[in-house]
Amino acid sequence: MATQISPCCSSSTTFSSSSLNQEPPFASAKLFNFSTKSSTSRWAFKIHSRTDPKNHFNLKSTNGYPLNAVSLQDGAAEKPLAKELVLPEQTESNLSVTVVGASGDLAKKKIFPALFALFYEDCLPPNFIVFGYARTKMTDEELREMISRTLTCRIDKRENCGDKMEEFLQRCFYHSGQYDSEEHFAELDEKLKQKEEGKVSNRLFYLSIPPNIFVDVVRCASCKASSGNGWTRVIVEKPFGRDSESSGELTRSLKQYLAEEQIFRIDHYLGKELVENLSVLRFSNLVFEPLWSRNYIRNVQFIFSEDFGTEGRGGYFDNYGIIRDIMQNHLLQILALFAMETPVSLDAEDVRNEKVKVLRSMRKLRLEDVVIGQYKGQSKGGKTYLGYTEDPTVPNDSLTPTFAAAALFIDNARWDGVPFLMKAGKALNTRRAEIRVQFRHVPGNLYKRNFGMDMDKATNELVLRVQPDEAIYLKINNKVPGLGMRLDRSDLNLLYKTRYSKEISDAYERLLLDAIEGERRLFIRSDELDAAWSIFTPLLKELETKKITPELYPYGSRGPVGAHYLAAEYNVRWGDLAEDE
Ligand SMILES: NC(=O)C1=CN([C@@H]2O[C@H](COP(=O)(O)OP(=O)(O)OC[C@H]3O[C@@H](n4cnc5c(N)ncnc54)[C@H](OP(=O)(O)O)[C@@H]3O)[C@@H](O)[C@H]2O)C=CC1
Ligand SMILES: O=C1O[C@H](COP(=O)(O)O)[C@@H](O)[C@H](O)[C@H]1O
Repeated sequence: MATQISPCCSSSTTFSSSSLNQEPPFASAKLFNFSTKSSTSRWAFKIHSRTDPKNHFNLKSTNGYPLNAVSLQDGAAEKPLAKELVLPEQTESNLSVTVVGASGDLAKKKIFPALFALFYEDCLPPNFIVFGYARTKMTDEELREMISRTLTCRIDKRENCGDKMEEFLQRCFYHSGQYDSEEHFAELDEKLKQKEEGKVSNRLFYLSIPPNIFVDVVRCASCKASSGNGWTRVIVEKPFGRDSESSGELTRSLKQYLAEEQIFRIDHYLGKELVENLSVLRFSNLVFEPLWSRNYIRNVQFIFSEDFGTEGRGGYFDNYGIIRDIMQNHLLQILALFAMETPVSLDAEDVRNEKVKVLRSMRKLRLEDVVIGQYKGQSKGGKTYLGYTEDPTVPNDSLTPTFAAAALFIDNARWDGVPFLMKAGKALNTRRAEIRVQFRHVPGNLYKRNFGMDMDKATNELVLRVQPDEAIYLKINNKVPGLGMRLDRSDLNLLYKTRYSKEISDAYERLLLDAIEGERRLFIRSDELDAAWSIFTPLLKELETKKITPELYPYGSRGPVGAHYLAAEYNVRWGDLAEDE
């Protein structure tokens, strides 16, 4: 279907009219041979050489393909490119990352530090620059000063870190402008061109801004600042709308200016090490995959908790609530990866096809499948913790949930009848994110008298602790050494910090590198997004129209008791609340 082009672009646009008539402005980069995954790989192939120690630029695609692999979608067979095919000018390309909203919290906390970490690890090409863009007036020097306060050296990577930091900062520049001003983006384009010095320019825009200005920025950037001869990609931060309708509208608006393949919808949980490992665990260990179904798994739990409230982000949060903030995206994405069928390959489209199938097989949530809560103030150890509605940026009568628990079902042959429970909350007693898989009872267990009446205590449980202290452990029943026959529960435990000395990369590093490489597997496709919203939208609408009051829970507690009753309805106990958790 032909994409409608917005009339926004004036004739001074950098694109040829033929491309404008057929494709969104950013998509015109496709006319050139540098916009695809294979071209990036080609470029990487030239620079990355195992034999030449000087050529240590080291792009690593997260799909596990060799760097010189070519996607089948690009019409070429999946085989290493012959070195002779590398054109000299391709190694002369320039990469710019423009962080839109550079003065903001996410940019300072995550994006600039992740870019520095990639730079430190030599994962970025030689001609690499960063541009900050925001309304705040700043000079290049002031931006560098701001960024330098947030950069850190890894514990295991301190060598030359100071020099590297300085080198990185010298590659950072700033342009102040309005988000809806084509003129200001044209100025940015001029500055980018100066730095690019006529080389092939590959441009990545990171939208680290509130969602109400996403479309303005994409319009202005696409019309005035996209690459004329390389690729242009845009990373879009959540929230992607607040229900099916608004998400669909956002997608349609973005697609006026961008082709789907240029949009990288980020869910940073997909970049977390343990989430990335989920597929490895399943598909490369014979012991797990045969158990991965209703035949052996009794229930699966996805748990997110934070031990702090909405401090500072109440304004944003109140419009969304915990279901939209955590469940509909982070936890649901993990669920889809957990439950999908084996993809044909690790290619982004194959993986995302399987995720969409799972999401489309899920039952829409109803009010009775959910418990919601909201934290109230609490005094503890001489300290007072404010309740959610006491936050000055939150309305006093807000009914927005800061906690939710839900029971979800996948109506397919593999998972029929298995409850997938989710629990997410702010201002709880602990900070953690984990996946818990509770297995069925052993039929006719020979040792059942050793467990007393409570057979649930004897079931195996596999835990993937996403954070903190990344770990994978399996609870098993074991004989206590001695002459008698006493059993206890023990863990087969893979604790990352004792097994691996390398510090774990931040999720944003992995995802930025993938976007630079054009690897889309860890980004959300628009049909995945539609399917995800359709599970949650009816429930969200009902909660709001019926003005359902959340159950209050004290700041720092384990959350509302309603969550236990919900789990009990499905014969489930929350694994994180068990005595031996
Ligand atoms: N912060 C976080 O931890 C996370 C954030 N996100 C998402 O990332 C994006 C950025 O988040 P964050 O950095 O916290 O956002 P901020 O509120 O810090 O906004 C980023 C920048 O956008 C500009 N801005 C803020 N409000 C407005 C407004 N109403 N109109 C126009 N410009 C505005 C400001 O820059 P200036 O005034 O200089 O133009 C600000 O520095 C959001 O979409 C958020 O949902 C996602 C996950 C986590
Ligand atoms: O997307 C979000 O995630 C953070 C939690 O991320 P983490 O990597 O620190 O676990 C959450 O605090 C925030 O509300 C939400 O928008």
